[in-house]
Amino acid sequence: MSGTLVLVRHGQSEWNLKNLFTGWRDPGLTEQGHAEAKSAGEKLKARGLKFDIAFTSALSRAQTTCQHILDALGQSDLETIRNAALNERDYGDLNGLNKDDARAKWGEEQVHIWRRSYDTPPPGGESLKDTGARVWPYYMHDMQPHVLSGGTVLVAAHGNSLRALIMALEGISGPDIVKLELGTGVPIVYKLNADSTVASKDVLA
Ligand SMILES: O=C(O)[C@H](O)COP(=O)(O)O
Repeated sequence: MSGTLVLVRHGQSEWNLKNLFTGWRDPGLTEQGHAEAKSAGEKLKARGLKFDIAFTSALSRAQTTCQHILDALGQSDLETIRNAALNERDYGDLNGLNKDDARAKWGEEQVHIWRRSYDTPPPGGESLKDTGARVWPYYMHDMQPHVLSGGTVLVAAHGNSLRALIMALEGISGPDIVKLELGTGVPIVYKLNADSTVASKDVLA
């Protein structure tokens, strides 16, 4: 057994609440989103977890979530690395559009393919595969070494950057990744084996 990797999607954002495609846009958390992030921190505290390092994206909803978690753990000043490699997928031309309006315009099935498929990008944006092409090397080079040396690592990021990471961690196929949905502010605690495979997974819903 080696270390622990905790993945958390940010709490509810202003644009999640308004049902808008967000991508690389940078809205803040709603009141509910702040509460979800604080509650994620309390759940991790109840598990007795302490982090050695934290990673988050270049977007404020993930950074604020990360800070709430560290504050709850009494680790407000922990080294925290911000990197755009962990940003949400770029939703391209869909950024800022209402998700129901998009379904009315392009059809339920097409919009679902853009949101959940592995390799079909939304117009002008990134597919999950494209997102993985920046998330996976960043994980391998910057995050995984901390876990494999026995560390406990927090990653506060986004629905699709984390879906891409989970796909690689768990060896999920392109067809199967369509079904994976991540709740806002729900920590997923992985223990990794020394060979980097997953030893255990706990979803703190
Ligand atoms: O960027 C967004 O709109 C959301 O954070 C994630 O959207 P999705 O549920 O369509 O992947």
